[in-house]
Amino acid sequence: MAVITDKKNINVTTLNKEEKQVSAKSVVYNTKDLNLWYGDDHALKNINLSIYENEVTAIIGPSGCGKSTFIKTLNRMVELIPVVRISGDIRYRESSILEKSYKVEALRTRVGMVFQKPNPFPKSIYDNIAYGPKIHGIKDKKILDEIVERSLRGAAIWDEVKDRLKENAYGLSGGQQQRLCIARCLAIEPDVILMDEPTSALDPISTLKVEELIQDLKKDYSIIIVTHNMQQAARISDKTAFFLNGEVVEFDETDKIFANPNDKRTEDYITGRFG
Ligand SMILES: Nc1ncnc2c1ncn2[C@@H]1O[C@H](COP(=O)(O)OP(=O)(O)OP(=O)(O)O)[C@@H](O)[C@H]1O
Repeated sequence: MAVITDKKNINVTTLNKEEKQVSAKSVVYNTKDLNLWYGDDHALKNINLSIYENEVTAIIGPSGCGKSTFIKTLNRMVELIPVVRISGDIRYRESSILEKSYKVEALRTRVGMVFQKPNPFPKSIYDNIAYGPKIHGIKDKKILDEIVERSLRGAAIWDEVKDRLKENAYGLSGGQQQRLCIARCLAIEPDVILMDEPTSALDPISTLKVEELIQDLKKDYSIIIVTHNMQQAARISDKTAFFLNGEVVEFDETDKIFANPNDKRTEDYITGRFG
């Protein structure tokens, strides 16, 4: 970075190319003093995190530290649990999504979610993908065909299923079903994709395919992934947040977290000393 003086004799800062790329990234989500309780159980404690556009953000930490709870607050799914109480603020693209007036349906069309276990509908491969767009009022068969093909291509599964679109999705392998679920997510053209341990039920080859897909998807989407797999976080994410007992211990560039963490607890976790 260089500091130069402009015509009015005011110091202005010029950014080098790499800094410009960083500064140009928009914040998609910003949480401020986010707290969540399940009854008396304080599951999230003062979470202050920013999630950036076109990045993969990994959430890591030992079992029960609040990873899934955190990502389920981002689409307000966690509220479906009656005992949940939340305080603080979550901003999604400038809107405070915890406000009563915020339309959660609108959020769900912008934020897709992929779960640990692939959960296709008991329908044909085609109908799995067309389902969301149809609910949003698209009836034209030609447009639906286009969406189905584009989404399946986007999830790198088109070539494997293009000749069996009418077959039941349950006939696909686990890894194919997971990519189908990612395609189903893409069909609604989301802005953000939340992934809760999306490869933990998959074999190593399917895991690799999904990891490659995630890397590819970040060109167009912002991805937040919960993972127990440290190598996976190191391989595919740009930023990593380390959660412990409902708190964020450290949040930084993934390279920094894995090579030179600031906090001893992060180091102990990533080197396998606990968790
Ligand atoms: N539906 C629920 N009702 C009550 N408590 C819950 C519920 N879901 C989670 N919790 C509690 O909240 C805390 C955080 O759980 P959460 O599932 O978010 O952790 P996690 O880090 O995702 O764990 P894991 O890695 O095992 O999936 C835990 O103490 C858990 O028992």
